[in-house]
Amino acid sequence: MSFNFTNLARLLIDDPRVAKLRALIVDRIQPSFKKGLPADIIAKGKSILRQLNKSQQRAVLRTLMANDYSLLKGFPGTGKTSTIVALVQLMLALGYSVLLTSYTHSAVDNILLKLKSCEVDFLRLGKTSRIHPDIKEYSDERLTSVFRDVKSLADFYDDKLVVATTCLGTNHVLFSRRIFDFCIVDEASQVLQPAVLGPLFQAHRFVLVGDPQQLPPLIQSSEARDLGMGESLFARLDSLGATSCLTQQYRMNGHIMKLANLLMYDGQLQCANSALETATITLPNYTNEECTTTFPGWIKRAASSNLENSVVFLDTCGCAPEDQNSNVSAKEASLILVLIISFLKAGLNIDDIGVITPYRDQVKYLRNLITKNVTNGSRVEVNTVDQYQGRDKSVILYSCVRSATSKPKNGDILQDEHRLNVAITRAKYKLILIGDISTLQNYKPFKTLISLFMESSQVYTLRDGIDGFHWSDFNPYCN
Ligand SMILES: Nc1ncnc2c1ncn2[C@@H]1O[C@H](COP(=O)(O)OP(=O)(O)OP(=O)(O)O)[C@@H](O)[C@H]1O
Repeated sequence: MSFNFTNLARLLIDDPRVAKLRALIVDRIQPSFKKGLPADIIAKGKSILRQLNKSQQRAVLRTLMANDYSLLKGFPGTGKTSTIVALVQLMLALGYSVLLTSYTHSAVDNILLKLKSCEVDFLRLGKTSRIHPDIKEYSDERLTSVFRDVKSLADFYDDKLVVATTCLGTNHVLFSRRIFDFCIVDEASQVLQPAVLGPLFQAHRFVLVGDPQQLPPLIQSSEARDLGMGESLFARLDSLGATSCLTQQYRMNGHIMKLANLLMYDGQLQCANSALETATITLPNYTNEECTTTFPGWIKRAASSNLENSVVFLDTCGCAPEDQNSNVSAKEASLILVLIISFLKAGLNIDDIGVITPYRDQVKYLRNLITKNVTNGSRVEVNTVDQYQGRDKSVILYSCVRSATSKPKNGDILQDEHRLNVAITRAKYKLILIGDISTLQNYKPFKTLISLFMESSQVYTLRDGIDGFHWSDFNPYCN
């Protein structure tokens, strides 16, 4: 909190660089861009730019032409991370110093892992214990332990062209002596405005990377939310003049992408190639006798690798009533367990399965259930949407939990279309939602989504005695 207050106070300082920042972000003066590209950008960046698609190339070049700032909006799976990596390489080739930041440690390290594989040198600030094991060798705590005098320490901090840390990590002593040519902020649509100021004070130009349609800053206080605290600087500065947009995605097949387009992207999200459009999961044992004879009809349909079954809604039809005050659904959890066991039997790799649920209590319950009943079950990643941002799995199973409540609870997480958007866009080839449709239709984002499932006949009702489904089969897994 004191970091945020300090940043707000710094924004009032009487200094030309801070005055410019104030004009850009408080008065929202439009950013300006150089008219042409310096010839050396193309010459020096040819091999780097070749790895990018056209819109990524345009975004990178526009960032380099910015006099003040630019925004890079990347829909899910459109290669924001890959674009940032290319941008850093190009900035280095042009001799610029770069401050690379993000909201979370994992997002910072995600980029650094890729930079490391491209043999780019950098310095990672922050507690070594919070840093990814493969990045620890770049940690300043480790690297500076050998210095015995102030001069060598100062030289070391001054020399590194790429310095990386979280937004909150920009209170490090290094920042009292350095201003970078560029600052890149990843996950910028998730950062509180006062927190994002920290890195921005430390650079002449900045680029914010994010997607305001994914997770916004997390605000606990409803009063603060109502007063606008949830607006990120990315959302505040997003404009046609400032923003480059990445719309070609490399993650989801066409059916899953269609859901995201309906819910959030208004048809703008596109598959990067036709192979991706029709990609499905591979289940090598699905047609073996062990599966064909033991899988009841409802599992055969839900787990099928047919393209048209890429998105499936399993409607519990109000038969899984739960305590209205609880955020756990034992019945949905047992359905998920049975689906996981079936996918594994059909030959899916355990690391390709992900489970998402909006509620932490359900995460805990599911982890316990899966670890107890599946060999190596701890390898099935079960998490809330927030923990899944930035990553994907071939198959995503989503447990909605709420059931038997006729009216949506005020402020219920299920009303949050951004969270639902992130959840569905984690799936590459198969997405199974499990929930009670009559309850979920009371939540606006679900209502929109369910209409598409219905339109494509991908809602399967789970009723006792139909399609080999019996609730009693799940009793052993429900306490
Ligand atoms: N130009 C490209 N050509 C081929 N593959 C690409 C290209 N750009 C990105 N990819 C691939 O697309 C996938 C998604 O990229 P990345 O993780 O950078 O997306 P993202 O925008 O950060 O996703 P999210 O918003 O969900 O965090 C990766 O497997 C990456 O290798």
